[in-house]
Amino acid sequence: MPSDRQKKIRNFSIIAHIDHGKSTLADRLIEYTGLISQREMQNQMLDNMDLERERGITIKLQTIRLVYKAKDGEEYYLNLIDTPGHVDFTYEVSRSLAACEGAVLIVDAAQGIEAQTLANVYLALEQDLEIVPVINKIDLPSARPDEIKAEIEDIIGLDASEAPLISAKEGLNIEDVLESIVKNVPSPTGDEDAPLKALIFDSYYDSYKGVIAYIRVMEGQMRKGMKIKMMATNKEFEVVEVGAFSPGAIPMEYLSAGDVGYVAASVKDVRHCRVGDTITDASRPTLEPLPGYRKVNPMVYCGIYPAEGEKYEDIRDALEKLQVNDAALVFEAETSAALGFGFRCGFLGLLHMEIIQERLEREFNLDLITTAPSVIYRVTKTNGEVLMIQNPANMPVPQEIRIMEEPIVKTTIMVPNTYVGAVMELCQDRRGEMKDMQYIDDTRVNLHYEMPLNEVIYDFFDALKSRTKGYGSLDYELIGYRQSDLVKLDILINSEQVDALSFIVHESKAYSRGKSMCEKLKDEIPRHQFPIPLQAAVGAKIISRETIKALRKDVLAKCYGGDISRKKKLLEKQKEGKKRMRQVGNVEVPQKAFMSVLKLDD
Ligand SMILES: Nc1nc2c(ncn2[C@@H]2O[C@H](COP(=O)(O)OP(=O)(O)OP(=O)(O)O)[C@@H](O)[C@H]2O)c(=O)[nH]1
Repeated sequence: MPSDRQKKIRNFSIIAHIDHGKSTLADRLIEYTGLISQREMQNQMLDNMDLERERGITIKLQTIRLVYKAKDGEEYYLNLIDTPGHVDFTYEVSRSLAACEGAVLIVDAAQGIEAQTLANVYLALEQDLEIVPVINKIDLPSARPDEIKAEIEDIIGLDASEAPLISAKEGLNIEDVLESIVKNVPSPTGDEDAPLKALIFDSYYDSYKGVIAYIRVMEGQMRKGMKIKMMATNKEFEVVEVGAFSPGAIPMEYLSAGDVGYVAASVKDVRHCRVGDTITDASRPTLEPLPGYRKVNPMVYCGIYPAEGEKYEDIRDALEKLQVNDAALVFEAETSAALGFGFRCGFLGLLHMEIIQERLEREFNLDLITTAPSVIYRVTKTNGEVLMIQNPANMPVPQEIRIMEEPIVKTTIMVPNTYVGAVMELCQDRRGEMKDMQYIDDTRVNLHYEMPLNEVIYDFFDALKSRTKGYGSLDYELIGYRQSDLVKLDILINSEQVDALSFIVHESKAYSRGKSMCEKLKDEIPRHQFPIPLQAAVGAKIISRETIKALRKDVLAKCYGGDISRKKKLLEKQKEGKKRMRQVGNVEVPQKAFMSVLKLDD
């Protein structure tokens, strides 16, 4: 039973398909409960990373405490824990849900239920959360609230008869959402006098205070000054500060069972404060830690190298910091003949990879070169040895390979039926095998395909969106490995093989991929004083070739007779340019050539 104090608390997340209005609703809730005025409010408080704002998606979770005076006259503390909405981040959604008792499910009144709506609902049900449906965007002329209500009832099996009909954008009926949370989300329970048991569900690194952990206290109390122990690492720390975000950090004396907030304990080494770990009282420890999260395994790997060699340690430092609150990010040192010292990093998917790259570049000011993304292949050698290959450079020579297998995912694709043909064509092109097709209603279809992961990770999601005018939605999960005709494609520049550009592809695509990489390199590498052959090869066989013609590049030619300072400037510029080059044999390859040939979409 909840205590009187706990009766006033509601811990909830908002779940939705991407773009259905989660951040907009969060903003309206913040505004309505009067935390900040509209003018003060930077658009979309909760998505506070620059990158998120630019891409318009939520990546890292944030939490915020709202104080709401309900119609019953009581004041409630509503702890809103944000969740990301993209298919790559299912894992983080389940993390934040573990800190809640309920979830507000937003469904777009025009779009209806989509693949990620369902995926998120399943995650919430797995955690036994109470789901509170809300229908958003009723201001749109194409809104069909009654049909969407029926859809929620038919497809998810939730009673939606009393679901608030809102427009988050226009601030319509926001109070109904708050009332529905107070009424339907259960209060937290948990013995406030028991030994401390708190779940770390997120964290970040603050250069003054060290690691700041976002916690949900399950039992007992977390007090300023007390000695705490991290149960996974057995490390002990003294609590310097506890509090809640509202929206800025508000220090408090203690957090008690049922509360959501933060703790700072001068943890300088990020590895001592892992997301998913349980914090307990060092002098009166609890016996059992809380169940951690479902372990996630990275599915996509790539090499990350400093553009300037000496920045290697900086990258390690930055990756370690990002890893504190991103358990899905893994990395280890590796070396490349073309790129020098760097790291092989593992990610959940391509978006996750891009986001980490951008964060390294922007937040840590690093200049990077990344190699082609790869999934993990399973190779059985003729001598019986089994290898898991995540770096194409480590692939054995063809004569030593008995079986090559690749990861296969089960995809769920939801589309309006007018686009079924286009989507089927796309899936076939990506070596998909159709398993099942269900009509959800008269207008929408659910397609199930089994597809090689390496066909899904690159640009499948973008291709799906463009073929369905944005209406198609996607979810996928790994189902296992399957034998496949895969080959390693090598790129040779002036007869030198460039390890950073090697690729594993399906045999049927080797030719077209090799050809397009050679063509792109031809555009990117400047002419030298000698001709440069560019070749794509599978084993010893050359499958495509381009040549960059020889040219003498004389930058001073343009300024005959001219002023000396201008000449100097040009020479300086050329020197600058040289720094951004990589030496492959006697050819200088611009850094950006590595990036652009790896972009497959165009
Ligand atoms: N017409 C209309 N548009 C809305 C409404 N709510 C949100 N939008 C718009 O829908 C788009 C997506 O809204 P967001 O709040 O960013 O969506 P989200 O679900 O948070 O997306 P992620 O953070 O990427 O998961 C934005 O362009 C909003 O302006 C609404 O009630 N009516």
